[in-house]
Amino acid sequence: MRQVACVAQIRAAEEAFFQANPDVDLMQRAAAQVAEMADSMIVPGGTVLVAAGPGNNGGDGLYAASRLAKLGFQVYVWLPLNKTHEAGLSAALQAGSTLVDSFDELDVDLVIDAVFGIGGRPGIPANMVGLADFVEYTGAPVLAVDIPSGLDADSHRVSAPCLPADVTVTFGAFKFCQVAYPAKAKCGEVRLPDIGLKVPETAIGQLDELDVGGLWPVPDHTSDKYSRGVLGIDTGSQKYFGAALLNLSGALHAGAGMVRYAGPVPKETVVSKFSSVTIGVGKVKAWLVGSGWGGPDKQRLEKRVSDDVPMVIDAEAIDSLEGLKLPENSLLTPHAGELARLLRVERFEVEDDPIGSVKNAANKVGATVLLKGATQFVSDGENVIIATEGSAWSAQAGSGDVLAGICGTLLAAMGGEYPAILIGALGASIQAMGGRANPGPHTPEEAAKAMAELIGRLV
Ligand SMILES: NC(=O)C1=CN([C@@H]2O[C@H](COP(=O)(O)OP(=O)(O)OC[C@H]3O[C@@H](n4cnc5c(N)ncnc54)[C@H](OP(=O)(O)O)[C@@H]3O)[C@@H](O)[C@H]2O)[C@@H](O)CC1
Ligand SMILES: [K+]
Repeated sequence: MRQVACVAQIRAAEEAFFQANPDVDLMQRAAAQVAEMADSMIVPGGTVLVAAGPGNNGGDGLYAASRLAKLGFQVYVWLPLNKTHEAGLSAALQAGSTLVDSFDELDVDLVIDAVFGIGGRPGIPANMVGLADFVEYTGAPVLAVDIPSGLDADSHRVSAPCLPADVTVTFGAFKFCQVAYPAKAKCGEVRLPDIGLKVPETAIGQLDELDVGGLWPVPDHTSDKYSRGVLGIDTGSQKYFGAALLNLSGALHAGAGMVRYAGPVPKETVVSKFSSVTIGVGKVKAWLVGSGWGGPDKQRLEKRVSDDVPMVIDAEAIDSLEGLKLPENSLLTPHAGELARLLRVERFEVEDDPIGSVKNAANKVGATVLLKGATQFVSDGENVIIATEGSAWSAQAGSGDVLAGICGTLLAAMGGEYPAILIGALGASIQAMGGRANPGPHTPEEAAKAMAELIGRLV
């Protein structure tokens, strides 16, 4: 799991590191990693422009400039503010870098953005907007030191101009701006080399592809349809057949041992699409409810709650929760609008504070909450796991129904053993990875099939 830390946690870790290692120059370690990455991005002897700010982020960039100049690169240093990191600047100049007061005439192979790091306030000075224009015009790649200047490390918002990067080399732990959209889109590929800075475990993590492969439930020779997990699905309505069929598609392509369909979609319709589905109620390890109900229905929900097995609560079932105690290890799968209704706030408030919102909702309902969207957050009220990044192609009607089906299968297979926070993050991540492995416009059913193939290759 990737650790995500806020600025205060990084600063505390840095402080602890300096106490324990008074003789280690962390900035030199950071600079060495930046220089190594720059070296891998351009041809030998190429031209690098280092934009350096007044603080330690500037220091990292200037010491990297010094290393690159020693390696034979043509290095130019530009200082957008009239303050600088003095020791770093003299090292860069001594090593043969050239100080410039404008970059317009330069033929640059790489720009290193070492203007603001975790000490940055949102936004960049006006002359740096000129650098952003220069980069866009020349197509020169940008390597950001720690975070792209102009972003707020602790926020997913892009509230002011910034300098977007192609690659970001960050230190200690991933920052929130690097894992959640829209800020994430400004960071490019994010690398976290080890400079020895250890950040204690934080309450926010992100699943990576290795975690997904390691966690996915794989059958063995002792498995049968019951041990792999029986999922009950009570979704869909006379008006909304499709949602139930999409749930089934997600559940079956995620590897359900057995699915019982207990909703109002006619048997012929279900079986003509998915002939392995058993129609009617029976013993289940988990329930999936809510998708395509067409409106809240407390009675329908209560009936399934009474089985006391973990549940995936989707769509209109989320609007039917008032006064109900959900079974242990249940998972809600709202989008921002549904979460806003649950919390009785406006949608933009959820979008502004997704972490606070999923946590509040989880505490309010007493269940785990998976907030769907471009970045997917899962919380048990205390911890937050961010799902692996997906493909924008999957932002379409029906994806959420497929996801609910995937989560249902996982809850039936693993709900007795693993917490719903991990199960929700695993479901959202596998769907995302399936989308990335098969980019382009696909129907949600086709995407579910491609995901099944990916699972086979992954485990
Ligand atoms: N911690 C670690 O693990 C390690 C940390 N390391 C590095 O240190 C970096 C943090 O350094 P840092 O604390 O000196 O802050 P930094 O980002 O350089 O900026 C502060 C300066 O910028 C200015 N300023 C800010 N925003 C502005 C704006 N919008 N417009 C104009 N000015 C603005 C601000 O001005 P002031 O607030 O004083 O007015 C101040 O002068 C970190 O990101 C990493 O690269 C590595 O060396 C090793 C491992
Ligand atoms: K930077």
